[in-house]
Formats: sequence, C-alpha cells, structure tokens
Amino acid sequence: MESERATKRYLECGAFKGRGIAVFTSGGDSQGMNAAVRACVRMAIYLGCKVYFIREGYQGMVDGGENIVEANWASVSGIIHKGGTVIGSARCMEFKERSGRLQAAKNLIKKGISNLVVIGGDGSLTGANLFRQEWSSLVEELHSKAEINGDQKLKFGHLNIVGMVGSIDNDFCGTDMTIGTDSALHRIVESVDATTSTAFSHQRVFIIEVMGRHCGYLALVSAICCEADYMFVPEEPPPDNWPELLCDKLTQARNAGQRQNTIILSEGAIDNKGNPITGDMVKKVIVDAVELDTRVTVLGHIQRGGNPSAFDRILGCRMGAEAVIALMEAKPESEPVVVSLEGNQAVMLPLMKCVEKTKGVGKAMAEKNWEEAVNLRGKSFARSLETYKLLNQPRHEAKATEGGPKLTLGVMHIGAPACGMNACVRSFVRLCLHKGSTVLGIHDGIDGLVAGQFQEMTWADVSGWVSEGGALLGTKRTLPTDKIPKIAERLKQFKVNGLLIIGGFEAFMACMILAKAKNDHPELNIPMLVVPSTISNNVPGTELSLGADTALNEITEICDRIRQSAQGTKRRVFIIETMGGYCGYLATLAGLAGGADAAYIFEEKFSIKDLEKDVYHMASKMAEGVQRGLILRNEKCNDNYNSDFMYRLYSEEGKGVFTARVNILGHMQQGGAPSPYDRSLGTKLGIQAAKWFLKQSGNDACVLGLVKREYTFSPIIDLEEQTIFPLRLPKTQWWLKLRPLLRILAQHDSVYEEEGIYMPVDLPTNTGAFKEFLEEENRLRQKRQSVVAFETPRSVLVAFEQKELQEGPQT
Ligand SMILES: Nc1ncnc2c1ncn2[C@@H]1O[C@H](COP(=O)(O)OP(=O)(O)OP(=O)(O)O)[C@@H](O)[C@H]1O
Ligand SMILES: O=P(O)(O)OC[C@H]1O[C@](O)(CO)[C@@H](O)[C@@H]1O
Ligand SMILES: [Mg+2]
Repeated sequence: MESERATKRYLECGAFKGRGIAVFTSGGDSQGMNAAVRACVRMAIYLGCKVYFIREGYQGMVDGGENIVEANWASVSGIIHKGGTVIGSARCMEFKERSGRLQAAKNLIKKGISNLVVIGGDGSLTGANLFRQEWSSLVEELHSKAEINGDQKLKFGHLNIVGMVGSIDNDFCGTDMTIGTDSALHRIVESVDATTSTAFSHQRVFIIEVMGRHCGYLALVSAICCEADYMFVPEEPPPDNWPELLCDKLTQARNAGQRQNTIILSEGAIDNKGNPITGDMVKKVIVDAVELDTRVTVLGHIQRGGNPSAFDRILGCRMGAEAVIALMEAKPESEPVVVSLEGNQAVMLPLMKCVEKTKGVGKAMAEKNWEEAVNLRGKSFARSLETYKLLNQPRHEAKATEGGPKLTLGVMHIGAPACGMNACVRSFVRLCLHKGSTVLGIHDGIDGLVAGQFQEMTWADVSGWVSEGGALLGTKRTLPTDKIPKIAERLKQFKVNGLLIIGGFEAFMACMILAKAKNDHPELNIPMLVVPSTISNNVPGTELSLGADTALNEITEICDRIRQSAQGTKRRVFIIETMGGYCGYLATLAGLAGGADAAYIFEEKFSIKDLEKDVYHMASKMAEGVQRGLILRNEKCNDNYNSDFMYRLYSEEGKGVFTARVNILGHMQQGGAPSPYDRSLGTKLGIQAAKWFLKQSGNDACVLGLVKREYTFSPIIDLEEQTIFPLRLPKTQWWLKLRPLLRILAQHDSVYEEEGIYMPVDLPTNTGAFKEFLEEENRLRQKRQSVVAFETPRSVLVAFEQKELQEGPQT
C-alpha cells in the first residue's frame, strides 16, 4: 500500500469542496510567479476549493477589503506568459508587527480562508511561518474581542501554509532553482551577448554588474554562459592580490588575440575582509594598470523583467499545483512545507529548516567562513564554481599541468545540430589541453572522419563558442554501418585514443555500431562516449539532452507570438506542430509552458472521440469568454490525424464559434542562440567527458547522461534493451508524468466529467509503477466513457518492440 502511495495518487475532482484557500505573492517579484498563481487557482478549482487572490502581498492581507477577491478559472487566463505578478507584490512593515498580523488573520477568517499559498523569498516565508505559529493566539484574541464568533473560532482554529520560492536570486537553500532565476539568466545572457559585440568592435572591457543581493548564483552561472574572463561572487571573495591576477588574465587574453573581455560582478561582491567590490573599483584597477578601454554596465531591474522562460513557467505550474495538493493533505500537526525542486523532481521540505539553512549562509559569510557558505548554497552552486575555476585556470596551451595520461582524443557530431553542442566542445577541448592532451576536431560527422577531416584544436579555436548556436564542427546524420574499415583506418592513422560523439539518436546508434565492431577491428578498442544532444530529447541514458531547453524556449516564444497575432480577432484556435520525431517531450513541455488547451503526442494514444471531446471542450471555453485556443501536436503523434486533419476538424466543428489556423514550426526550433541552461549544461558535460577520458583505462563505450541531477555513464550495450529502435525512443520517459497536470490546468471547470485523475508522484517512474498508473487510469476512463479502447503508451511501445523483434531494428 505504502509503495503504491509513493508512486501515484488519485486526485478526485471536487474532493475538497468548500475549503477556502488564498494565494499571494510577496517580496521582490520574479518571472514565473503568474504561472504559479495560475496553477494554484486551477488546481484549487479542480479540487473544489473556493480560491482567493490576495493582492499586494501581506499589505493586501492586512488591508483586506477589495484586496482579497475570489478567483475563477478565467481570472488566470492569458497570464502565463507575462513577467512580474498580476496580483501585485509588496514589502509590508505592518505585517512584521503582531498588530498587523492580527488584522490579517481577521480578514482571512471573514472570507473563510485558513489555507495559504505564499510565493516569495526567505523573508516572506519566515513571515508566513511566524503567522502560522501565532495563529491560535491570534484567533483567541479576535474571539475575545468579539471580532469573530465561536463558530469561526472553531472552524478556523488552524492555519495551513505551503511556500514556494519566487525570487531571481536563487538564494534559498533546499531547492535547486527558485522561480524566476532562469528568466533572469536569460536577460543577463542576452545583455552580455549584446555588449560583447560592441566590446569586440572597440576592443573594450565590459564589467557587467548583475543582481542577486548576497547570492552569487546569477553571477556565477552567467560567467560560465558568457565565457567571462573574470568573476566576483560574494561566497568566494578573490585573493588579496586580485588586481594583479585580473590584469594578468586580461593581458594574457589580449596577447592571445582576444579583442574584448567580459567581467561579471555580483552586486553583493566583497573582498576577503567583507568590504564591497564595486564596478568602479574594478574599472580603476584595469584602466590604471593595463590601460584598457573599460565600461561598467549595471543591468539592474531588467533582470527581473520580461517574459518568463519556458523553465520558469513549467516550474511555476508544477510547484503551484503541488502546493495546493500539499495544503489539502496537511494535518494540523504537520509542519509547514516549501515546494522545492530536486533535479526534475518536486519535493516537499520543511519550510523553517530551509529558512534556517538559508540564514546560515549569511552567518557563514559574516564569519568569513567561505567554504561553509559555498557548501550551504548547495551542490549545483559548488559544481558551477568548480566548472568556472577549471576553465579559468592560467593558460598553458597543450602543455601538461599535472601528471596523468597524454592522450589524443577525437571530438565529433553525428545527427542534427542542437544548441549547446559548441559549449560542450569548448570545455572539452580546453580541459584536455590543460591536462596536456591533444584534441582533434573531426568535421562533418562520419563523412568527415572517413575523408580524414581532422583538425588539431587550439585554445583560441574555441573562443566564443558557448554563445554560438548550431554545430561549428559540422554535423551529418550518416551512420558508420558500411564504413567501419575506413573509420578504423583513420582512427589508427591519427592515433586517436578516445572518441567523443556529441549528437542525438544517430550519435547513440553510431556509438553502438562502433562498439559492436570492436572485436573485428582492434583500432576501435578505444573508449567512446556519447553526449546526448538533440532538441527531441529522445536519447536513452539521460533525462535531458543538450539543445532541448533552447528549442523549448523557441517554441514557447513562438506560441506567445502566434497567440498575440490574434489579438483583436474574434475567437481563434491555433494548431501548432512541433518537432521531436516520435518523442512528445517538446509538445508536452511547450504545452505546459504555453498554457495550451491540449498537446497530442504519440506516446499517449488518442482517438477520434478524444478529438471530438476536445473540440467541444474548446467551444465551451469560448462560450465562457476565452478568446484564443492553443493546441500542440507532435509531428508524429498520429499519421492520419495530422495537422491538416485537425485544422479541418476544428474549422468545421468550430463554425460560428471560432476560426482555426495551423502553424508548422519546422526548423526554427533548431535555431537561435543557446539558452543559458544549454550553455551551462554543455560546458559541464564537456568537462565531465574530458575527466572521464583522462581516467579511462579500458575501452568502454558509454552515454553520459543527466539522471536525477547526477551525471551518469551508462554502458551503451546496457542501453540497448532500454531502447525502442523503430521509434527512436527510450522505454521510460520521466516527463510523461506531467501529462495529467497539463490536462488539469487546461480543463475548464464547466467540462469536468471525469471523477478524478491519477497523478504520478515525483518519485520513481522507471519501476513499472508508471505503466500501472496508465493502466489504472485507462480502466477508470473505460468505466466512465464508452469510448474506443484506450491503449496505454506502454502497450503501444511493447507492440512496436515485438514488431522490431520480427523485423529487426530499423537503422
Ligand atoms: N520576520 C518576519 N516576520 C514577519 N513578516 C516578515 C518577516 N520577514 C519578512 N516579512 C514579510 O515579508 C515581506 C517580504 O520580505 P522580504 O522583503 O525579506 O522579501 P523576500 O520575501 O525575502 O523576497 P526577496 O528577498 O526575493 O525580495 C516583508 O515586507 C514582510 O511583510
Ligand atoms: O526591487 P528592489 O527593492 O530595488 O530590490 C532589489 C533586490 O531585489 C532582488 O532583485 C530580488 O531579491 C535582488 O536581486 C536585488 O538586490
Ligand atoms: Mg529575501
């Protein structure tokens, strides 16, 4: 029973009928807060609660009146793509006093609210915890002053609180990412890309000051993403001789032909003694010592503005929904929790423990215990710091700095280009050079390998690669199948001791083919590693491929534009086709990020009955005042129900209610500048790959993956049985667990038909429980509807596997 509970939960529609719940945003705003508010409202409505907005944070709670208003399904329509928070945020001094909190309690009880979702930073969450601790005494006092009656005292004797961290600073311990951080990184990276081009023209140095208060996360990650020459963060002040080190670094770079330099400075940067380091101080050092033309740019609140990134929208959706569920499941004795992100899992952590740990960072910094400060910031921070430092060691081109093997390693791409590939090559090349190894860049995939297009890579060759989209080494889809002898000959000719292949499903296939040919060709007895890199996110052995995040952002942005194009047009439905092969990752995630009404994918079989239901559902939403509809479909979701079919169906059935348009996004999904996430992930994967080769003694062939926030090296042979070759899909895909959430957030209350939905909990998904969940949901559906049998995705996949056994893998 317990294990069943751990993998899925049944969310009964209307299960918490009549419960009062309020959501508010507090402290500095951040992008993605609207997605969180929307998810809270819609999940609460789904569960039957009466849901309220509290406008202007704690101030609205204290002031009451019009600041506490009931929300409905439509009041959160069309907000997911907006920056900031549509319900307002504030900092409120009155709430810090008991008298203010007493007033706030009275206002909540009058509205029947005893469940709060707070979206804010550490201050807001601390305030919420205090409020909860005091609640019974506040209720007692209100009753004794006859401000509330005995019934109210009894009914609202307990306050439940769940927190979500909304802040661009990513300064909260316990969660990998806070809502807004990724969007802020987007703003910073766009800005630094812009200053880099003008810096190049004028051979200037740019010092960019970024926000983060006392946390260096934004500075650190943007320094990695923008190839900064130097960086200042509060958690690890520079050594006392930093002016000298900085000037040496700049001089070295200029001597190597670099025309511009970027320095990232955190607004909270300090020296070893705790004194602030400012942009003007750094500029003076540079101008006085090396006389470089230097400018200081303070990015300021630009970082907190603009549309939320796809990541922040999805994070907001997931956390908002989880927060409401946690509130409904809370018992009077249970501790208040904060919804956190661990890898790609949402987890509940004790709110006050996280707040205390967060305060511990400040304490460690005040005591100048820098190591402790870095550790408390968490694994991801420490890893990024290590990455930055590794890539910014003093340069010794192609000379050994340490002992260890001196290898000749090949790096190449196979498959379609994807953003982040270049960042991966760059860090791989540079770390290998630092360690005294040689890297040969192999151009144009297998064709280039066979033709002998090998280039010895230098430090300078990969300068500026992190911000470049596409694949600068060139890439092709050709597989090695009929070229193995020639490949073996070339690897021998160039004395290649190891081969890194960065690419998508073809890279995975190619590596498997080469690994299987080792017995016949001893030259292939070298370590080989695949770094999954494809917008489709369909490579076995990893939860996330390089390039998928950039593509998701591209699609999300295009969906925003397409929807906006219909402003002023009466009721319109857009059908948008995404790439991904048979993998529905992009369609599903872009569906969540874009607030889509439906996302059709191959993995979740749908029938004409489902399509019919969705068309009528759309019409009923329009009747309630919704103006625009968004339907996503994966390019291979169904051969017969293709985009044209769907367009005709919606056009015909929507006559008189809405018009329909279709957009096939095509290759624009593969283009663009890499997102901060792909730049940083590419850089880190390149480093992991280099480290792996440098400590290899055998001839393993592995896939370097990211699984539950850990880097994993899975032998490619073991992955064979986890792959469905004809579909180019892994057998388990973690993100399928987000499908029920997409349905709940898209479903208008006027059309709730199902009694409930099974939601897989963010725990194991590869244990077979996921299959069970789908089957159970299938049974539930069948019980209620006389529709065509609903085949589970797993059973579809199993059918294909059988086909594959009969016909052999399609290569
Ligand atoms: N110790 C506290 N007791 C009661 N209320 C508090 C407390 N700390 C903060 N608050 C309330 O929360 C509001 C927001 O807090 P704060 O200004 O620290 O921002 P934050 O939530 O930490 O967000 P950010 O730092 O990202 O801007 C305060 O204005 C106040 O109303
Ligand atoms: O918006 P304000 O009040 O100027 O505060 C700015 C601060 O808020 C944040 O943007 C978010 O906490 C910090 O990065 C910054 O130091
Ligand atoms: Mg704060």
